[in-house]
This record gives sequence, C-alpha cells and structure tokens, in this order.
Amino acid sequence: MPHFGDYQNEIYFAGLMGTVPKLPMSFRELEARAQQAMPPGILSYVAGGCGDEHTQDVNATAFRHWGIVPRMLVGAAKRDLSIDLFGLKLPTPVFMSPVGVIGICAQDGHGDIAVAKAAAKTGVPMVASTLMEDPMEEVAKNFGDTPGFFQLYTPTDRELAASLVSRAEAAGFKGIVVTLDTWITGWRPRDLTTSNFPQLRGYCLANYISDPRFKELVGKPPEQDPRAAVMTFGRVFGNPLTWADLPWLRSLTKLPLILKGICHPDDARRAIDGGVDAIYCSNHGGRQANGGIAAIDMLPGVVKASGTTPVLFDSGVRSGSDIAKALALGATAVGIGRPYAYGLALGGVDGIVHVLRTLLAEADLLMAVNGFPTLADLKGVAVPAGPQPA
Ligand SMILES: Cc1cc2nc3c(=O)[nH]c(=O)nc-3n(C[C@H](O)[C@H](O)[C@H](O)COP(=O)(O)O)c2cc1C
Ligand SMILES: O=C(O)C(=O)c1ccccc1
Repeated sequence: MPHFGDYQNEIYFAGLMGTVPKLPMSFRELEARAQQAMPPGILSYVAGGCGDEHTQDVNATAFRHWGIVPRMLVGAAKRDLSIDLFGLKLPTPVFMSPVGVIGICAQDGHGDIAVAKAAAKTGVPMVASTLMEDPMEEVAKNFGDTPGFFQLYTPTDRELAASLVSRAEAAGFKGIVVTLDTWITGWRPRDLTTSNFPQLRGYCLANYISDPRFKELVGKPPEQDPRAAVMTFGRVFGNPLTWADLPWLRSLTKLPLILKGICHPDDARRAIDGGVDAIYCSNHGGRQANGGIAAIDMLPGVVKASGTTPVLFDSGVRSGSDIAKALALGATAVGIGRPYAYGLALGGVDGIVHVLRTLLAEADLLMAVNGFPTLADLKGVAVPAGPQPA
C-alpha cells in the first residue's frame, strides 16, 4: 500500500500534464458539490441534524480549540499509521462510520456495496449499518482483505437481535458495534418539515426483510406486503436498553463487542466492567440530541476512563488535521461519517476512495511536517489552542 501522503504528489504531477482533480479537495467544496448532486430528500436526511443543529456544528468547529505544537529535526520521513485493533492489522487508524442510508446515497442504489469496495481498495474498514439497501451477506463479499464490522440497532425482539448478529458472524464480520443513542429518533426539523424518513418509506430494510425471524414477525412474505414489513420494522426497531441488558448483549457474540454513543467517563467504565472490547465515543454527528457539547471535547474523559481499552471516535471529523487531533487526544481509531457519503454521491466507489485518500494524505503530511512519525509519538500532544504557557 503506498504512503497516503503520496496522493499529494500524484495530484501535483498530474497537474504537469494538465489534469486537475475532478473531485473536491476540501470538505467545504465536497459539501457544496454534494448539495448540487444529491436528491433533496436524501441530502436533507444526510446533512441534517437535531434541533437547530448547534451540536452538529460545534462537533466540527470544536476541533479548532485543540492544537498540535510542531517538533523539528525529527526526520519523520516515513510515517507509520498502522494500528492493531482486536488483533486485526489495519493500515491506518481510520474507519467508515455506519451510515444507515448509504445504500441510497449511490446513484445506482447499491451504496453499501460501493462502500465495501472502497474499503477493499483502501484498507479502511466499513462499519456496516443494520439499515442496508443490500443484505449484509452480499455487502460482505466485497470487503477483499479489509475487515468489516457490523453495527446493530438492537430490536425489541431478542430473537431478531440474535439472528442479525449470527448472520453477521457467518458473513465474516469481525466485530459487532451496538449503537445505544438511537433507540428512538431525535427531533430533526429538516426531516419533519418534509415528513421524510427514508426507512419508513421502505428504504434500507434489506437486513430485516431477508431475515428469517423478521419474516415470522411480519407473518407473511415481506415482499408480498411491503407495508406490513415497514410497520413491523417500525414496531420492533428501537429497544430502550438498560445496563441490565448488557450481559445479554455480551452473550450474543464472541466477536469483539463495541458500544457506540458513550460520552461519559462513568458509562465507559461501566461498559468495560460489563465485558465490552471497545468504547465508541460519538454523539451521532449531532443527529440525535442537541446537547451542545462537541464529541471531541468529551473524548479525553472517555479515553482516561477507558484505560487500556481501545476507544473509537467519530462526530465532526472533516479533515486530516481533525483525524490527527482525535488520535492525539487518545482515540485508537477515528470514524468518518458524512464526508464519505458525499464522496459516494459525487463519484461512486472512486468518490469514497478519493475522500478517504485526501483525509489520510492530510493527516499523514501533518505528522510529517509536525515531526510525529508514529501514532505513539502523536499520542498526548494535542493541547488547548490559544496562547501557550512560556
Ligand atoms: C445519514 C446518516 C445516517 C446514519 N446512520 C447511522 C446508523 O445507521 N447507525 C449508526 O450507528 N450511526 C449512524 N449514523 C451516525 C454515524 O455513524 C456517525 O456517528 C456520524 O455520522 C458522525 O458525525 P459526522 O458525520 O458529522 O462526522 C448516521 C449518520 C448519518 C449522517
Ligand atoms: O439517521 C440516523 O442517524 C440513524 O442512525 C437512524 C437509523 C434508523 C432509525 C433512526 C435513525
């Protein structure tokens, strides 16, 4: 695998031949061009968030309150961005966060498969949502050598939960991410204004309608009565789990179990005591609660409480320097959300690969210029931005 920073040289040298990149080089441009390219209903679902979107906004802007002081004469000519996560060797500390409507972000409606192919090309794992437009078994066939993770929205029906997890195991997924913050949908004015909720219009339910237990719950073949399938989905989708359910969740799989949506240090400690393998600090990109605190500002407390347990992080990552800052603040791996959905909408598999390569190239070059050749060197170097003590 080439150095991710090489993408910069590739682009400049292509420029000598008169070729400039067709795809955006910054998040600002990516978002603006995606806004032009995506159907309005899908765009507003992806771009929107909770309430007045304050949390969503600060998730991104709060990265500016953290900084990295450069070190010189380190000779960081070669960087090593690889990590070991649950014994899996990954070339970079980046993954693609679960995005439930990614299937319909692709022009051909097979966005989940496009993400899996981009994972295979880049070594950046996909965390596949429960909400897919193609069944997980089909999606997993496209991972190549890159491990994939399955994100579970725990349904109220325990047998359905168990069935989804065992299918994920059989399909070769390497870990189960259980999302805790979305057993009910947050207050999303953009979607409410247009009465637009893609899943309730029958999109992205492939993992449900292909499931033997779900078929039993519908009571007839879902394809014969799509409305009954949607109503059954609505009925079983969200389970308001409590700590008392953690032993049951843990018992569902021997694969690494990761809890997504943990932001309080006490919750991290309790989850680790309950036997989870990793903590996933995230506020769902500000889509669920307009609580006001940026996810990146909650990361240090979660990292401290988690000790040696890996901490995954997402929410507001828009650039390579954001990735580097999250790593410096203690994240083991960093999730990309909306940016890759926009990349997919603009350029299919190549669009996702481009977004990942630009983010990774920037992170890699920041490590080079600032003198941090390894992730171990980067750990702990982020400081609050502003005047530094003498
Ligand atoms: C359109 C959309 C759909 C999402 N669907 C899911 C999902 O199915 N499961 C999940 O755990 N998180 C889901 N998320 C949350 C992401 O995994 C991630 O936490 C979030 O996108 C991070 O914020 P950012 O994209 O602003 O960086 C979704 C996010 C978006 C934007
Ligand atoms: O839109 C989301 O962020 C999401 O994860 C979701 C998925 C299904 C139901 C409600 C929310």
